[in-house]
Amino acid sequence: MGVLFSSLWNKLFSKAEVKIIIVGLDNAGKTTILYKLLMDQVVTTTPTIGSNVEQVEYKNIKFVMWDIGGQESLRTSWKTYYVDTKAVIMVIDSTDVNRLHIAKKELHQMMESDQLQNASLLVFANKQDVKGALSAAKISDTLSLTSLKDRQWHIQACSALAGDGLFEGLDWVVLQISGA
Ligand SMILES: Nc1nc2c(ncn2[C@@H]2O[C@H](COP(=O)(O)OP(=O)(O)OP(=O)(O)O)[C@@H](O)[C@H]2O)c(=O)[nH]1
Ligand SMILES: [Mg+2]
Repeated sequence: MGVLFSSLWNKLFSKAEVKIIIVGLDNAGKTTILYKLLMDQVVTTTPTIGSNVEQVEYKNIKFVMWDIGGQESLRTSWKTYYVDTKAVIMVIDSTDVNRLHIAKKELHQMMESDQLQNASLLVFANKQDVKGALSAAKISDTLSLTSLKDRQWHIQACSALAGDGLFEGLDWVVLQISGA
């Protein structure tokens, strides 16, 4: 009974950490998004080697966000970050039309991992401020998101540079977490 009560107490009142991983091809805007969410600033970035991790508190939830380097040679290491992940944020450079098929392959491969079976998927269609950027609907089609079975997913158009769409995307993650 005591254990039951304490687990209920924890569920209701403590801020458990919610782990999120941010993945996507190099240059997609992952690091820019992480620091825009954290500090409301556009920071100058260099390509991430390894990862950055930050705690972002939003709507009374303590998110631990892992921003993982997206260069080709680093992608095999993504799986070492999967354990306990509650949500995956896949960032797409909506202007990088020629590499969308690579992003698609990486995404579908990742979603097959046992460790991510219960993770929600938020896709950010980033760089919408750039003229000619593909729409979120077009990116959703190209990535075949509807073919992902038994997966809660959502695509959100955004611009990390302008700050548009980022918290709307995070709101969807919050809904998934609270509904779980
Ligand atoms: N125009 C525009 N540029 C952006 C946006 N988001 C990021 N960028 C730029 O895209 C470039 C790459 O951004 P990063 O955040 O370093 O990309 P990354 O996904 O972390 O890349 P890796 O660490 O190599 O995996 C930088 O020059 C950013 O300023 C955006 O919304 N609009
Ligand atoms: Mg980076």
